[in-house]
Amino acid sequence: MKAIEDALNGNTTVATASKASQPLAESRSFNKRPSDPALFEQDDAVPQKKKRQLPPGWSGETQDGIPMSKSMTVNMKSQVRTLSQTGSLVATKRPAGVFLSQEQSQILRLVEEGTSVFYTGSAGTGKSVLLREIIKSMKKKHKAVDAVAITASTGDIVFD
Ligand SMILES: Nc1ncnc2c1ncn2[C@@H]1O[C@H](COP(=O)(O)OP(=O)(O)OP(=O)(O)O)[C@@H](O)[C@H]1O
Repeated sequence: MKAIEDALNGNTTVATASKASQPLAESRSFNKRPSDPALFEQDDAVPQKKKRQLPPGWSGETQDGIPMSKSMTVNMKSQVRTLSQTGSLVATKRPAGVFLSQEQSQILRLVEEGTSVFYTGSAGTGKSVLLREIIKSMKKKHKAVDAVAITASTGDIVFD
């Protein structure tokens, strides 16, 4: 009963009360922020950021001491210049030319000579490819606009 009266009068000699007042100093450590260096002055346990270590030979520089990315750009540029100068390998958007089969070439020749030709075949035997070559050849020969007319009535060739 005396203990309760003491506690009510503000006398904090009660064991539980003194225990509660203690952790204030200790609990500060839990509220530390990394952005507040003053709080870390006495604290030796602050982890230091490790410097990044690259394996030997990975210095990011070439043997000439040029940064890797720079030297690659230089090499690429000189390579492009060399290739475009020699003309051996120049990037182009044009697809590679078609090599017609013997049969396709024969039909193309007949068309170029002015012969009316009816050619047919199973699916995937090269009719469309041949027709494109015929159109190309006719447009080369007859340069006037609309000199070559392509007509079709059925099948996928209508959309080709
Ligand atoms: N001379 C050729 N050289 C290389 N590829 C060819 C040649 N002729 C045809 N092909 C290829 O064969 C495939 C079929 O050709 P194509 O589409 O011309 O056939 P198709 O007879 O018109 O077929 P479909 O009747 O189904 O329309 C295509 O992938 C085409 O590129």
